[in-house]
Amino acid sequence: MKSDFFSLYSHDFVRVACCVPRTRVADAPYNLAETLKLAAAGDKARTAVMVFPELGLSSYAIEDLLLQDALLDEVEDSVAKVVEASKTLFPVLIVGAPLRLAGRLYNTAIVIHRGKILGVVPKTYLPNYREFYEKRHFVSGANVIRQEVEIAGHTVPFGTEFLFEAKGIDLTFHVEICEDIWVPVPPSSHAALAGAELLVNLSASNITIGKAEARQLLCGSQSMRAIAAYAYSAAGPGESTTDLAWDGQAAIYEVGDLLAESSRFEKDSTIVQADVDVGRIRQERLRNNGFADCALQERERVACFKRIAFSFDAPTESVALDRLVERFPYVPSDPAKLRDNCYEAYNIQVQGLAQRFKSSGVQNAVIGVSGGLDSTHALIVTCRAMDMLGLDRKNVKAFTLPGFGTSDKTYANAWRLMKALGVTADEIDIKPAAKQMLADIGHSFAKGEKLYDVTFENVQAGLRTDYLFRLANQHRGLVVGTGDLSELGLGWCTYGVGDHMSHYNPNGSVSKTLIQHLIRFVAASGDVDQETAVILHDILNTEISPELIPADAGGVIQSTEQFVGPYALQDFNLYYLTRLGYRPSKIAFLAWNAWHDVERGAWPANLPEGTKRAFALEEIRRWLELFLRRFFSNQFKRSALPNGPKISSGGSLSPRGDWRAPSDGSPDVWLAELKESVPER
Ligand SMILES: Nc1ncnc2c1ncn2[C@@H]1O[C@H](COP(=O)(O)OP(=O)(O)OC[C@H]2O[C@@H]([n+]3cccc(C(=O)O)c3)[C@H](O)[C@@H]2O)[C@@H](O)[C@H]1O
Ligand SMILES: Nc1ncnc2c1ncn2[C@@H]1O[C@H](COP(=O)(O)OP(=O)(O)OP(=O)(O)O)[C@@H](O)[C@H]1O
Ligand SMILES: NC(=O)CC[C@H](N)C(=O)O
Repeated sequence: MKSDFFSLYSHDFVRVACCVPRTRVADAPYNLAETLKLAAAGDKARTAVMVFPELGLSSYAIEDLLLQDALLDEVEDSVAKVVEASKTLFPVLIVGAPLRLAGRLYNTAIVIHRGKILGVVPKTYLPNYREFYEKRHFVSGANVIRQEVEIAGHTVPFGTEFLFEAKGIDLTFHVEICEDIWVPVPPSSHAALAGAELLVNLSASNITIGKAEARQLLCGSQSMRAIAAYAYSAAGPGESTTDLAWDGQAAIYEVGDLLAESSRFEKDSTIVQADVDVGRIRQERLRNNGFADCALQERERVACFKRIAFSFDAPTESVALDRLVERFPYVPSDPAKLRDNCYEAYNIQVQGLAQRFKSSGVQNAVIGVSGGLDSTHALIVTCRAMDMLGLDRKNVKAFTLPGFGTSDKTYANAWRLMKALGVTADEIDIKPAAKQMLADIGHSFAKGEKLYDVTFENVQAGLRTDYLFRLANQHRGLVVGTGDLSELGLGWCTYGVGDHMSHYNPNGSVSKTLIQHLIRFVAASGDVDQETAVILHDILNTEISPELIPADAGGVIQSTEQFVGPYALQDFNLYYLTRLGYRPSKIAFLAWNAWHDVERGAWPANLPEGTKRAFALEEIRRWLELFLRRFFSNQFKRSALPNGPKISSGGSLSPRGDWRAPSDGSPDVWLAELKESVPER
């Protein structure tokens, strides 16, 4: 095993903290003590980077006291003490202080690690409007006249264009100060283009009504636009309230997602911490060519950045991930978000299919209805598309096509559903044709043997498709596909002359884990009547099965999940492999965090109780291995997909869309990484 599998630092995560110490107005020793108290807590938590507020060592709102030698001497002394204390501390400490440098007063951030000052960064944009008058006291960082300065006995780099590069945990960060994020082009924008992954902001921002939201907007959008993490820490309790008030907002964002936020208006010192996925930032930047093109446009500014490299040893002990990983990447646990996603997905599907009917001039649909989840949902979407186009639902020619494995329950549900939806319903028994084909090709089943092999299965899936396409010719219709994203990921479909093919597939970008929620959403939406809703709920309670093999003597049916693995895990694997390109060990690490404890984290609404279960690492590893094998060997099926709309981020396997790959690739590199880096239990 290369590194500790269970530690976040082995998987491109970095723990970041934003601190809001309680301060006292111009009381440097007190502020130092609070700073060191928080630094000790961060050390214990094995935090890599700790961000403190702007001018935290002196406090911010002290007006002309900023120009007092007694205070400035004491602040310098405090900086020296932080540097001394840092010798035995794990984190990089970034503290704010007013410093007299090169004969001027700067509003600075001092980056300290293991007894050294790595650099001093002055604030560039000094607000001098409304309640702010920083130009009365400070000089802008744009006005740096020396690249190196003396501070607390150290000669250190001084400037605004630094990238701090932690070797050992592999993290590059940039530092800016408060107002720097409030301008149209923040210094951190160029820093990100130059390679900074974490952007930190030391702030002192007085609170007024609505301002917390403004800061969220600024930090969140900067993290999104710069494809970075943004760590923001603003001054809080103890700042002078002579004319202003201070709420101590601190927040950490990652590519637009809020990871952690302080509860504001606390009376004591607080820390918010988050484990930032730096690997995600790197992956997103690899994909987004606009990011690199923008760096080219801005090359003059980007080229100004200097790298300050320092060694940073990852902790030797295991540091557990302190971040909730959603169990279902395609199904948010937040009910409101899930509802929104279902609304979007359903409407994208309907809109996609309706447009295809319109543009092709075809007014009829042909669909095979099995009574399972996928064809049920595809049928509903088709009906809705007809409604939208003002066409009669009778234009939907729905066929149930029972074969050797069709159960009474799904057969009955297929009929109930077709009737309830008011489509043209019909039935063709495929068994005689299947028997004929099996006899023609000399299959043992035709001789009375119970040989239920792939040929036996695919003869049925193939004949169904054959019937549907010929019916489409006959009825001048389009064959509506039903296969979902998860099946395409696993290659769990019959190629070509099989359920793999259709004229248009509205389900191709919907994962199996989402489709059940979509059906629930439709059942509750008012788009269907009460009778249909009852049928839909019955279909939701059916085990997922291709029903290509007859039930055994004990009535046990062919279970898809026993064969290809739980869709819960396989959708997880699919998302992280295709959307973010993570190595198998990281996928397993995330899956273990999401799934090993049934009590941890929220579950999506409406999951049947019995389905809430945990997975041990051993199972996660086993199913991931199978996933990788199937995913690679079945690319040829994805290289030849019918059309259908992309629905979610990370939700397209179309060769014309979000996943383009060779059909003859080998999974060996991935399997070797899995074997080498994921413990067996
Ligand atoms: N790289 C490559 N490039 C081009 N062709 C390649 C290939 N690798 C294999 N092949 C060919 O493809 C064949 C395998 O593909 P294919 O004929 O599809 O057959 P196959 O993938 O072996 O079987 C389909 C599986 O999907 C399951 N299924 C079918 C239908 C519906 C559902 C459901 O639950 O929804 C599930 C079914 O139970 C069966 O296990 C190989 O025999 C080989 O001839
Ligand atoms: N008995 C059947 N009658 C009509 N069509 C069928 C039948 N069995 C399968 N099909 C067609 O083949 C497709 C794939 O079959 P499969 O049984 O795997 O999917 P499903 O039943 O729709 O959903 P699930 O995969 O959740 O069971 C179906 O979506 C359907 O279009
Ligand atoms: N300290 C600062 O730079 C504060 C200015 C900033 N616009 C704010 O209100 O938060």
